[in-house]
Amino acid sequence: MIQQIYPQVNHDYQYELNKDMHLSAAHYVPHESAGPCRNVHGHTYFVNVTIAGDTLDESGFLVNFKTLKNLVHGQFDHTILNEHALFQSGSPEDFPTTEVVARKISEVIQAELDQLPGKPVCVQVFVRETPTSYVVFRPKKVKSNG
Ligand SMILES: Nc1nc2c(c(=O)[nH]1)N=C([C@H](O)[C@H](O)COP(=O)(O)OP(=O)(O)OP(=O)(O)O)CN2
Ligand SMILES: [Zn+2]
Repeated sequence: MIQQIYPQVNHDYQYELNKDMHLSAAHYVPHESAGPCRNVHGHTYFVNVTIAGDTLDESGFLVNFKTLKNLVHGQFDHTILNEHALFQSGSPEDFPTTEVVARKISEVIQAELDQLPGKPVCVQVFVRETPTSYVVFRPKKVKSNG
């Protein structure tokens, strides 16, 4: 069981859910400035995603916890992150650093949430790469046209 205190995120939604996951994956950072991280190596990543919204679905869910696990653990566990299309553009914005992994997870989840009638939002993704290193990604709020 994963037990950790995560940073809080401010929002005005009534419901907030959090899902913890862990996954084993290999990666490398494809730039000479990354030092030893240029070499393929592995981590057990600990991920926490925070979803918020005001409207529950017919099951009483904001979003099914299992949907979140499938999107993250199901896609990345026991893989080489660099081999995913998400991380292959060659731009530093798409290198599989902790920062980018957190942002990509947020984007993948939000794309799924956008299909749900209640339109929940992913407000925070926490990714711990090592016992001493983690990143928190919070998407900027999308401005509405109304
Ligand atoms: N801003 C970032 N810096 C580093 C990243 C990253 O993704 N974003 N990644 C790495 C390496 O991939 C490495 O896996 C993690 O580095 P580090 O925290 O230095 O790992 P250590 O276990 O050696 O940490 P210590 O606290 O020194 O034991 C590097 N930097
Ligand atoms: Zn690493």
